[in-house]
Amino acid sequence: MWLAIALSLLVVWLLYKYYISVYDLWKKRGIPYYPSKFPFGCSHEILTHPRFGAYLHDEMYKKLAPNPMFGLFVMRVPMLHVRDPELIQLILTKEFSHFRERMFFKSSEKDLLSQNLFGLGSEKWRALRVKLTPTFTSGKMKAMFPLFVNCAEAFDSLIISKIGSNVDIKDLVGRLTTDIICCCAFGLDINTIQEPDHELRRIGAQAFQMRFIDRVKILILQAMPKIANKIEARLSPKETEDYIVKLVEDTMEYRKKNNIKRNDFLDLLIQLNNKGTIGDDMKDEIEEQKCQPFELTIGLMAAQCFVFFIAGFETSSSVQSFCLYELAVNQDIQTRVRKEIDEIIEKHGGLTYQAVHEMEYLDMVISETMRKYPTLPLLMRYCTKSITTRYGYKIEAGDSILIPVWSLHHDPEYYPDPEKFNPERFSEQNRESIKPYTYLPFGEGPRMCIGMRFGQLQTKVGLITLLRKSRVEPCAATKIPLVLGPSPMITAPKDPIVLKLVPQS
Ligand code: HEM
Repeated sequence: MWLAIALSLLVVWLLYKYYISVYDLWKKRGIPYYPSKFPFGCSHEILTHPRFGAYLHDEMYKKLAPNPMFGLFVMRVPMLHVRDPELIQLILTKEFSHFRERMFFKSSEKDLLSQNLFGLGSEKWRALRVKLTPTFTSGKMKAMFPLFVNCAEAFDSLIISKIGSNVDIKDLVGRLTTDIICCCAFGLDINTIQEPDHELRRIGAQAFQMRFIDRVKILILQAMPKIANKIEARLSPKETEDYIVKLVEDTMEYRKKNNIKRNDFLDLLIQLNNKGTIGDDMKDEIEEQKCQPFELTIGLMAAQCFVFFIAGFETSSSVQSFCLYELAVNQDIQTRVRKEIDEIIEKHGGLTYQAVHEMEYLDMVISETMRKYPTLPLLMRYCTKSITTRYGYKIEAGDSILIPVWSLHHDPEYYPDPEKFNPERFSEQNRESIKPYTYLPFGEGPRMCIGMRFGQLQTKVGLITLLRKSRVEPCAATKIPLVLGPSPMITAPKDPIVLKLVPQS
């Protein structure tokens, strides 16, 4: 028996030694690093998430300043935290060909919805990105604008019915956002303004809620991608996948049968699907990236629809909610923005595309909201071709990179008095002095947000509609100061933001 115990202990000790054997990697490579402890690496917080995830990275950002980059471990997975704006520019833009991928782990191909533009590896990503980009040109946005206005008119009556009450502001603006994205991207009139319990709203709300089990899954995917593929770890529930695939199939079938053309995102996907393969007309790109043309299956189409819905819904409604919170606690800014909205709408005789573009102060207020509350607090990239930086540090193929957007946006060196909500930072004059690559609410470079114009427009339309009808004020249920929730992926409040809608005189 003693022998069995001794052997077991030896095995445990060997496993432990194997586990921690990687922790001297950064020292060996001569890169400054944040110390690691068994078994979590940089901190137990990457699994337990007791607070907003970006705070941990912000602590490391401050502790390891002024190093342009440093290494850390998430469990056993090495990562490089890059804080120098010039290095960030190199990664996101200048030397993008070394950093085409975002994910350091690959989810199972059987997890259909994870095969979307956000998560795809470089080969399929490039061909799809080129093909889908035309959906979001300013011409397309202008053509879609009447659809935005139709949804906003329905939203108007909802706001009027809520005046005098305390409302969960994200729930409120999320209904308009869901309707706009479903209508403009997929031609679906789901009307969540009147039917708030639509299945798509539940899916949208669930997509960014990370349960403990989801965090464990992601850690397994990170640490043991081969095993994860074998056990087919999935990031989205099978029921959601079935629902979205059926929705896309049914909508395509309906359009075919009734010969409907809407010139929207789904039409573009249908055209690509009819052609069969993607990328066979992109000779240069295909050669440069050595990628093969591929078939656009229903699963791949559903995955793109899913990411457009999720990315469009969550981001815009969260920017609007944070913005309305700041306007509620900064009434002078709210008065000024409303004055601009009223004057410009009067000048144009209604809510037009041109009118929205003339609202400069509204744009400054939204830019400041996205500085203080960037939807993605960290950007990720994955190095596929080694490169030596001007500091002499080598970034090697296989290195995962974290870009600390939250910390850059809250760094007093770039934004003095960073906790102050100050839209003047984004006035025409001041905007020019913002250091490049320290303001990244939509990311940067070829892999930046594809839906930026759409997101900005729906955020503006939502805010304009609400602020024209009502003033937002803090109420007894408003948590001041606002506390951020523990999500590691997105910036979200811990508790719902509750504000009072009062009549606009
Ligand atoms: C205010 C609204 C929005 C914000 C703040 C936002 C933010 C972001 C950010 C930070 C990224 C990562 C960029 C990078 O890694 O460099 C991203 C990527 C992406 N976003 Fe958005 N987004 C918004 C709206 C939208 C909308 C409306 C859509 C779709 C209709 C969308 C679709 C996507 C997609 C597909 C990607 C992945 C792009 C790629 O890898 O090629 N986003 N977004």
